[in-house]
Amino acid sequence: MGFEEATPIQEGTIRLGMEGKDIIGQAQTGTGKTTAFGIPLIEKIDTRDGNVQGLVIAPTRELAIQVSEELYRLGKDKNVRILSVFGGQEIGRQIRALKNRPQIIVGTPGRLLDHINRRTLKLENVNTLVLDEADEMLNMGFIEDIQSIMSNVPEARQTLLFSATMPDPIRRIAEKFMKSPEIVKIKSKEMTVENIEQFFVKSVEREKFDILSRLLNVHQPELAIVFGRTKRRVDELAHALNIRGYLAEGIHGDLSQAKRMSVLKQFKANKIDILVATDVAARGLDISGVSHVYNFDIPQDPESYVHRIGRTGRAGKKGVAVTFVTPREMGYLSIVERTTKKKMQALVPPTADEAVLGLQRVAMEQLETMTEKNNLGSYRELATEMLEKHDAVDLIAAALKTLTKDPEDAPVQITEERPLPSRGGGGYKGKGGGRSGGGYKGKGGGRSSGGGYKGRRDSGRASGGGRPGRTRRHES
Ligand SMILES: Nc1ncnc2c1ncn2[C@@H]1O[C@H](COP(=O)(O)OP(=O)(O)OP(=O)(O)O)[C@@H](O)[C@H]1O
Ligand SMILES: [Mg+2]
Repeated sequence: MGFEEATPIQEGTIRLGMEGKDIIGQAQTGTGKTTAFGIPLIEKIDTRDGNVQGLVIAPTRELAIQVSEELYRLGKDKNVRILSVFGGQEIGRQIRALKNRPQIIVGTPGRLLDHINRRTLKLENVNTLVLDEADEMLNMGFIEDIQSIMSNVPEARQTLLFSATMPDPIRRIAEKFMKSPEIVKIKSKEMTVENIEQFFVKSVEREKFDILSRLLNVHQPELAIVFGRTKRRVDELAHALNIRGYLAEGIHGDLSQAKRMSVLKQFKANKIDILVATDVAARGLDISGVSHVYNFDIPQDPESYVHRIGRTGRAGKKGVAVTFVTPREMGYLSIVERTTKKKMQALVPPTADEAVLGLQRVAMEQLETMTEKNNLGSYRELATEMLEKHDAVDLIAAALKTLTKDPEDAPVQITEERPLPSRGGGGYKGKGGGRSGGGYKGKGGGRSSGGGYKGRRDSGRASGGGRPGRTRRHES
């Protein structure tokens, strides 16, 4: 797979895993935990045996697919048969695939239970059980499902639990399901990865979106993920970003599975530059090229923060994370910082002029690339003609101005989100209120953001596609 050396979590757990020990493995995001449990799991499979021997449970469909793909790569030479099963996909197709005697199943809890109940999935020969994102799987939303699934797996199994976060109360629950587990926690000063520069922006609700647009113009991310608190939020943000000329798409649990998969595929193929997501994309997803993560809404739990920003800065790469905080939510910021043991730097939002500078730089690069390509044909004759009448600097400035798209005055609609319930101190309290938490569901008053910085309407021409590796903008 091109890996040159084991990462610390791989070094710390692979041998123990092959000895058959139960393990709780905790290491920062993007440090190769999948391979850390994948190798012992694959090594134990008896390829002459057609029964299901390994079971991996993951919290989201996209993660289940990704993990099964990585296991496939690990087990390819050994010819291990791996199948992923998850909701939203036609069950008949999965039932047929289950008849092909897969040896490892990777699935989401709901669909696994469905197959168990239909007796299309038999787990009595499973000897290795893995919970990826273990703390999430043992949290309130999933615990009952996990317990039911576990009751179908033999007691004499090996259990492997991995995550970047493992709050103590959850670890204590985990230990009940395990046999004297080895706890392998990769020591680091901070819970988050050092390569991620972490910022926060203090802003009132209605100014967040304009600040986000300006940050995108200044940062020019290769690929970015914008996290929003609710599904409605994600829809509105994706729509608003498109109005402002970005190539953005939303992903959340209300979309069809086909749509979720196609959005993710487009993002991976760089056909869209910005993925707007709820926490459904927070855990485990490994997408190369994600240079920036923006928390448009500060997450409710510190753990969610760790996983969200961990979508960048993976496998040693650099990343930037920016978290928006409204004045009333500042208490959450300190809770996050206390958990991660890392202070975020205050980021002064760029002014409209600074943001335009970013766009101007993009225009300049476009002009330079075009010049270097050197296939300007008849445009050169026109240029010569124009140079006879005008100053060269004026002409280039005019060309740059035409290319610079600044649709900041395009009105957008972002419903205000109620701030998280005020919370000044206290440490981790678990997901007391269940998964929806402070998520605001009512009507927000429908105020729109934007509209602030009027009077610079460029003709908005020249979509041009931008340069590869930069956030492109399309014509709105
Ligand atoms: N030994 C290695 N050397 C280099 N790259 C590696 C190594 N092991 C894994 N990787 C790569 O690092 C990336 C991150 O791995 P992985 O997704 O397993 O991280 P993770 O620790 O599970 O992160 P998360 O907590 O976000 O789930 C993947 O692209 C993987 O292929
Ligand atoms: Mg992972």
